[in-house]
Amino acid sequence: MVRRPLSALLSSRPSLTRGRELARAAVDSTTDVLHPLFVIARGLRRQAGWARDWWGSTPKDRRGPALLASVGAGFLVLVLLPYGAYLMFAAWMGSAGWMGRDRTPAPTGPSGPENDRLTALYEALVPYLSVADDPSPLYAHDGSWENAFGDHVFEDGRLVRLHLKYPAYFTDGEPAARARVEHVLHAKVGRGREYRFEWNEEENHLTLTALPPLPTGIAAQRFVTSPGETVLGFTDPGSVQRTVPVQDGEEVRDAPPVVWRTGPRSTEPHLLALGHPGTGTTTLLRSIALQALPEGDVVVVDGSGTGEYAFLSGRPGVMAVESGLAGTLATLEWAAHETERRLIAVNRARQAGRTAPDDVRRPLWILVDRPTVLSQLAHAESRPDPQELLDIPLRHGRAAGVTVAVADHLDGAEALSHVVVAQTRARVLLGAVTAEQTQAVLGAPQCSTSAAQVPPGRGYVRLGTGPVLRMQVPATPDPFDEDAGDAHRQAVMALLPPADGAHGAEPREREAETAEAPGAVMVSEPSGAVRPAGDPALEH
Ligand SMILES: Nc1ncnc2c1ncn2[C@@H]1O[C@H](COP(=O)(O)OP(=O)(O)OP(=O)(O)O)[C@@H](O)[C@H]1O
Repeated sequence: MVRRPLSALLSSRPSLTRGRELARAAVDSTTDVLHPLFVIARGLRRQAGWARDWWGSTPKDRRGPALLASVGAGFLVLVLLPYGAYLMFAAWMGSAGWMGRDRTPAPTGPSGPENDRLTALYEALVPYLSVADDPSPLYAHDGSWENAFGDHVFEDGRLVRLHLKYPAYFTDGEPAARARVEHVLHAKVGRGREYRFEWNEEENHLTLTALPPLPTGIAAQRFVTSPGETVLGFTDPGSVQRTVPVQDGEEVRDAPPVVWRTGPRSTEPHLLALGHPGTGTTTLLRSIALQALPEGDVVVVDGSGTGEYAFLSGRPGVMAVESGLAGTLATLEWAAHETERRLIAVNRARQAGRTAPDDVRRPLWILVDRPTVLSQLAHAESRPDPQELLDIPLRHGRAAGVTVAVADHLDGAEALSHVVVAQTRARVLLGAVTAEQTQAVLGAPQCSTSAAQVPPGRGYVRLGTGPVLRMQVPATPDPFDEDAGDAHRQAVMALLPPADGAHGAEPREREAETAEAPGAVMVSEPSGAVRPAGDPALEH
């Protein structure tokens, strides 16, 4: 017979353990069932105690009449009311239940560790929110946080909301002073999350709120928008007026979109997206291209030359996907001529009292990724700067239905040309960024502190002079990128117009499809004639 080791015998006593668990469960459920009885018993005990106290504290000459009055009232109820005995019993038990209820006050105020955190936060703010000659400082090293902090909410031991007062002499109108306080709070409260700071300058109050992360599950899809509207991403509920139904993983839900309006009436007809490498600016341009294609023509310039737009080549509506300098110059020169041609056509139509011809009304999108790389190349080869060729589309594109979206790296932003910076009033900034970077790119302070780590596609957006909003760009990977999720790649492929030309009703599209190689550019002269780019007539 095989002997089992002692440790095995000791550890394998399931029946005993299970028996204990069963006994504990039985006791728990019995306690739950009998809980009302316990409460009534406790109430009866309290009633007896109360009666004893009353008997002891009432003068002897008043005990008899009071007793007589109570017994008389009880007798009347018994005799006069139907079911008087039952009613009296129910009232007695009810009063016993009421008296026996648990009166332990709910714990109020922060627990020990929470108190420590609030004290640490208060101490950290002292140097920023006090001055040496304040006779009664709100913030002092021997002071108490209870004077300065109001409402505070902890969740799982972490502060998620704090309302604090600050002295009137604190320079809350200075962004730098605010940023210092926000930085201290962010560091002390926890860097892993984003916080919104709401300054009430009139009443010298500051409210800090931890923001939940924006959902990252929304992939490229057909969004419910009107013509001329492009969904750049999704923001916090309540930050925008509207919601659109979206497929988020398995479920369909309403999400608050950041909608960018382009076209003749747009106040911010062109866009600039900046971010650190890998933060998702290329993905944003891909998402814009996919939304633009059903209604418009798209020209893509890929300065990084990584082929991340190759999947668009040869698709109806995609007029060019360029990554070389020569092709880019030809394409952008054509785009400048095309903008002029459209302007002339719109102008003539207006003068003649007609609507502009269809080919002029069809939106043209010029998407330029990393133009600074191509500018550098052009400079080295003493050729025209491609960014300068964006001058006409950027300045006059709005009236001509031409929209320009430029994406680049944040650290190369100083190489962007003046016209690109001046004419792009829709701005996107992606990645974990500092308050100074947000101010520089968006022209306004960010609405929340950035978490140390953010997923790709996360950032801020500002349309014209509107508010700065947090934003998550829909996942729109390069469908040829095998590292991207299969579902997201499929979603992108599903949005592409079929390459067989079923959709090619437009003459220009038909000609584009007959181009020899994918990405070959069809250029249209101001007269409206269309011919391939690379035609020496257009080259410098
Ligand atoms: N919104 C998003 N949702 C999910 N994944 C994203 C999102 N944006 C970007 N990504 C992923 O992050 C990676 C980098 O994205 P992308 O190429 O768009 O960044 P980038 O800013 O253009 O970087 P670089 O300029 O260095 O190429 C890719 O794998 C991409 O699939």
